Amino acid sequence: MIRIEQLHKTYRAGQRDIIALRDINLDIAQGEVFGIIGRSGAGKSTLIRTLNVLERPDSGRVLIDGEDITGLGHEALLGLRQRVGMVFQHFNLLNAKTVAQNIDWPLKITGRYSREERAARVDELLQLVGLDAHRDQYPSQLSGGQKQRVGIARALANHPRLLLCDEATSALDPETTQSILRLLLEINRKLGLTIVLITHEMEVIRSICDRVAVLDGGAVAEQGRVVDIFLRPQHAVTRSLLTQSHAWDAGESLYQRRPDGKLVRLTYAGDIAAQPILSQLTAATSALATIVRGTVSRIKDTPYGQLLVEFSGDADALAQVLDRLQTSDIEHEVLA
Ligand SMILES: Nc1ncnc2c1ncn2[C@@H]1O[C@H](COP(=O)(O)OP(=O)(O)OP(=O)(O)O)[C@@H](O)[C@H]1O
Repeated sequence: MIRIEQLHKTYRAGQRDIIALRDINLDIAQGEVFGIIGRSGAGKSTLIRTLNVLERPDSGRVLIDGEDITGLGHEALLGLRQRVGMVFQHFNLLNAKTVAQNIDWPLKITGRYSREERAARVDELLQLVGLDAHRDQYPSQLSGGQKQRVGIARALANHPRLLLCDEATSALDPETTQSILRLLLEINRKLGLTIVLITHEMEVIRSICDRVAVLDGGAVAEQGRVVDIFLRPQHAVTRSLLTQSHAWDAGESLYQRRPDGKLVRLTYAGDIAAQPILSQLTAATSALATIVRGTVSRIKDTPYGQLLVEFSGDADALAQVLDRLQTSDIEHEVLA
């Protein structure tokens, strides 16, 4: 659905050139939730803003459904912005208008719908985002999560094919973040809408994205399925983002190493996450398994586990455990 080809963008700041995007190449499929993550200044905002031409690149192309949008003129841009909705970190609501009027606004400015058609669409959207009871309130009377629901409803008003989310949950507390992420996922599934989001939080990527691109210094450090990037990060910047979110275990811990122990990292995903893997590994040997650290969770719909385990025992028992690991579906790395 979206193809980004060799995108470059440089800003001029006084005498200095700041390269914001370097040779970005990405393909985003219809109906997927695609995440772009990176540290502050990595180029996330610049990249997402090129997808609705709030920012024009110096070179390269952005194709949406085969159409190059980078050179679109004023009229064509207005059409594009109806097909591409955007949700903002600080909501950008009109404070002097009610919830219903905020959602109505993008419908009104197209001049395409009758008053009745607009009212029906506003009702539909209020229901979709769960704000029926708040239709006549003003933004100042709403919580952050409710404001973002208005922002989402407004972005969906003109039936866009693509929804861009610019740090949509960064201003919200963790519980509200989860409820907004659930809403985005529901919209993605119900409407088949493609969602591209930028974030600096791995939790957001883990909860709802199918694929992710990690940006570093304006370039794509790595990209792929979230489950692969999470469990087998290749780039230092990805590891550091994962460590900050406590989702990836760097291996430091308080544990006291046993002289006959081997420290092993186990990674597994899918149905195996519900199985007694440690018991199975040590069954019928005299080896003991001590969990040093671990995570058992989900990446979107995929259950996974990542455990740091010390196996201890005599040489025979340890060899048997490692043998069993070799023939299992568990990835393992002997760390010490
Ligand atoms: N209008 C501008 N003029 C000059 N430099 C800019 C401008 N906008 C962004 N930059 C610079 O371009 C680089 C990328 O910025 P961008 O805002 O895209 O990064 P980001 O990953 O979204 O960061 P953050 O998470 O802090 O919002 C940064 O070095 C930034 O300082």
